[in-house]
Amino acid sequence: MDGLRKDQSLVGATTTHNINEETNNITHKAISQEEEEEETEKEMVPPVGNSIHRSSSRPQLDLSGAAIQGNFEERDPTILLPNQSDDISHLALDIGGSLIKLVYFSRHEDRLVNDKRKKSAKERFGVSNGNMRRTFPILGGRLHFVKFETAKINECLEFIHSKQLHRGDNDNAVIKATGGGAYKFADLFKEKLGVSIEKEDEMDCLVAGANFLLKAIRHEAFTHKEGHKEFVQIDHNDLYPYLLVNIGSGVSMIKVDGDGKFQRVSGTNVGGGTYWGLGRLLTKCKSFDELLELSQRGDNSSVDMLVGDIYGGLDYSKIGLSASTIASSFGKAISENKEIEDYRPEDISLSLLRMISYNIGQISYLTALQLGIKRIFFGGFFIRGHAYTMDTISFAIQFWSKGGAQAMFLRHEGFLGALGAFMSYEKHGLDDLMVHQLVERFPMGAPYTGGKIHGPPLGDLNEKISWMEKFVRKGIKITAPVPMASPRTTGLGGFEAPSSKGDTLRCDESNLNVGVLHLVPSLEVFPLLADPKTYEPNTIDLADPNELEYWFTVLSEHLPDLVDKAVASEGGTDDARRRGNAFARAFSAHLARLMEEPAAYGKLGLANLLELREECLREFNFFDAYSTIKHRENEASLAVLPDLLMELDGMSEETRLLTLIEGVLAANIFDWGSRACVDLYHKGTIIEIYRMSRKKMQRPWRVDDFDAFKERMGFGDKKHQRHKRALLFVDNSGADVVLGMLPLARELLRRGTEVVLVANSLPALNDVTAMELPEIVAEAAKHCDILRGAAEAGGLLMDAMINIQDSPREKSSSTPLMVVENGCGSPCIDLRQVSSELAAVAKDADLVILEGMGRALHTNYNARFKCDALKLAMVKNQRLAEKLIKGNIYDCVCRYEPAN
Ligand SMILES: Nc1ncnc2c1ncn2[C@@H]1O[C@H](COP(=O)(O)OP(=O)(O)O)[C@@H](O)[C@H]1O
Ligand SMILES: CC(C)(COP(=O)(O)O)[C@@H](O)C(=O)NCCC(=O)O
Ligand SMILES: [Mn+2]
Repeated sequence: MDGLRKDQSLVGATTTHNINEETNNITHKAISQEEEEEETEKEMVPPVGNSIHRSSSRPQLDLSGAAIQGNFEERDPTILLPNQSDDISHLALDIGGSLIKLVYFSRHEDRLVNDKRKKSAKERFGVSNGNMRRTFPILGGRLHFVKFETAKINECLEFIHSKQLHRGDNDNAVIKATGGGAYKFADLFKEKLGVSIEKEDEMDCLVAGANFLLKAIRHEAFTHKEGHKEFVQIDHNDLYPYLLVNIGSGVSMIKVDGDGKFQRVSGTNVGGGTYWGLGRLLTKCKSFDELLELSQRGDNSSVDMLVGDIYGGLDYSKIGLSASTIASSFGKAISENKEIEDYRPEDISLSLLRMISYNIGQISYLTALQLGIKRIFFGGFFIRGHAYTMDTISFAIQFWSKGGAQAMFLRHEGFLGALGAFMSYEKHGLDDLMVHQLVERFPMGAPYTGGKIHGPPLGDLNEKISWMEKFVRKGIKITAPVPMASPRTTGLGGFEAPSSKGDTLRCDESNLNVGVLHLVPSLEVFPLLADPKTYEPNTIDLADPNELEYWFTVLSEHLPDLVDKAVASEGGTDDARRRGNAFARAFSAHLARLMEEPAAYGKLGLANLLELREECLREFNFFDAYSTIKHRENEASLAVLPDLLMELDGMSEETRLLTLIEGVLAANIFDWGSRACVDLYHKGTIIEIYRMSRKKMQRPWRVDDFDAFKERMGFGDKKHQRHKRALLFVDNSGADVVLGMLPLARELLRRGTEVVLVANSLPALNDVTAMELPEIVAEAAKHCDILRGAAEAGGLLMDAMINIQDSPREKSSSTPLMVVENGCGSPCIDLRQVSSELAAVAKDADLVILEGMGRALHTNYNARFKCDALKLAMVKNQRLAEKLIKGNIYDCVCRYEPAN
């Protein structure tokens, strides 16, 4: 290969003389054993442990970011006035006949990290930090959803009191409330909490809540047919009119024509209260969930009079009724001399559920028909995410409308009114938030309070852990309500009895269907996406059960090792061990839940699973499980970087470009998220593995567009302008970034292309973070004039420069090298939700380089950009290699897609 003597070079095989003896001898195995003693090493990792970061992987990137302010200013100037934060209250209620729904807001604590990198980048790009007070109204924070039984209003009052939700920002707050209880219990609130209730119209609230959810939450609405759940992409421009059917205690049907434009067109007194009330009387059930669970084991044909009962077992096919169609709900009870005790409660519950669901479905259909509406959204807690209920309603709509109308359900089904009441606070800016500024999380804190209807979030970590411990002692499986197998339809206007009898509905002790809604106004859509509307980050859709099972197993098997790393990263103390165990159980519970119902948290892709794992770690206060490993690998790699650079500089430009790309691919092998790679690390030193990996870099790679890229870089017949600015989405710490991406960045800089290193905002596996990068760059710059000049020009060396004495400092006129955070805390990246900082630098970029499996394969492999794009990764998983590139583990991808 063009005089590159692989066998004698670092790039090749054996040069060791310059490698720091010590680093060379450290095997990864040794690292893990030494982790616990690595206190001094740890101190060198930038300080990162602030409280915000511990709880949300879409961090509050910069609440006061001027770019965002600009946008918001155009839409609603009042949001930005800092003084207005005073009259924001944090709680809204919907007090219904059966349940009290709470929606409350918690603001993030301030971010204390003094991030110099960010400041300089902001100055550069005019994303000025500004001196705005950080606490402007509602922007930046979380929305929580909690419910209580209305009969237990005292528990609700206690909850509000314990969280001081009634105080808001000042002491004489009013609380917005809707539902009948807003009238009924106003005095009680005054007496117990000293607050006034401001009543909001219930219909107004339902509509406002539904409109907000349909516009702002990506995976809110779904269809549910024959056990199959499918999320519906709502086109905001084609949302109205729709029929909103809210099935609470009673049922309201509202024709919605726009924001605040609606009419209550119908309703029925036979609703959720009827099912629960009659059901309780007839079955002696103690809770709604018990009643619902009974229904799953029921056979309604012992209670209902079926067509077959009347027609001697025959279908009445002339009018399209099968023998199993219900002719008369509870009709069998008339003809026999049986008493209530003679019927199975299970059968009664199912009969009742079907009666009421069909009836509501039918009235909804008739109403929609009368108004010429095709879409019907169902809300209210009667539905309770219960598969059979939804299937029954869907069937009724489908059957009566002959497929002309469609039933859709909402994940936040019961919270429409409460959300609407919350929206009615003025000037909080919530209604201005857009899809990409909301991130839903499923924390482990919300869930398990033991059989009660509500799940007040367990805010306290200790509480959470001890709950986990208790739970495990009890040996109960941690799951939320799980739909039973789909009922079979007869095709002739009725259902058979539910087919799966053994499968019971788990009580909703977990509240897992609805997460916490993080409001992150500083998130933006990556401006270089060719078509954000059709963009789908996930390459692998886990709707395929085989795929889900495979990744479930991979992640489960990786868990013990991850816990060890996490515990070690926190000093291996007893407390860390406890937290580690709790984390493992919590994450396993999420996985188990998702195995049973993959769409429980919205549409599920592999990226979501990987992010959930990081999120879950943070929830148990493991902020950076791989910190020691990252640090070690950075050090080892920085030690050999000068040699590598020297070798590269000895090559022709053309050879160098290839060598650089090979270098990136080879160094991507350092990935602690891949089982295969971790096994490999036990067999050699960092440098040995790096060399081995380099040696394997034979072209053609499995996906190899290198020639096209090379041509674009000026090594062809056509003349091309150099790129103005390149965004390099970097992946792992250590060799990956130091020996792979940094040399590539240097090459671009040398050619006069500005380089922005785009790195994670929060740690994920061994990925390098934006906070860690400046120090790494500074270290590398000590031995390289190009990097030094560029880093200086990019404002990265402001502090680090003080330590560099060997060369005189002159005002640098170099092409700048910068670092920005991407807004994520996951190994993957969803380009619909990136930091405002990244969005700002992207505007002048004409080259995007995505590196690593997470960013370039699991996500974004199929993403199209407005500018040139290069996707580089080594595939470190056999199954993915087979599926995605019809290749093998350790194959490489170099995918180049020019702007079109
Ligand atoms: N845990 C529960 N306790 C009581 N009712 C429940 C529960 N879960 C679901 N439901 C159903 O939800 C209905 C109440 O729905 P909801 O939307 O809260 O209406 P409302 O505002 O009238 O209370 C109940 O009548 C019952 O059918
Ligand atoms: C988590 C990862 C996406 C990180 O890869 P990277 O982006 O660092 O290349 C990758 O390690 C992965 O897909 N792991 C799957 C589990 C396994 O193969 O063991
Ligand atoms: Mn990675």
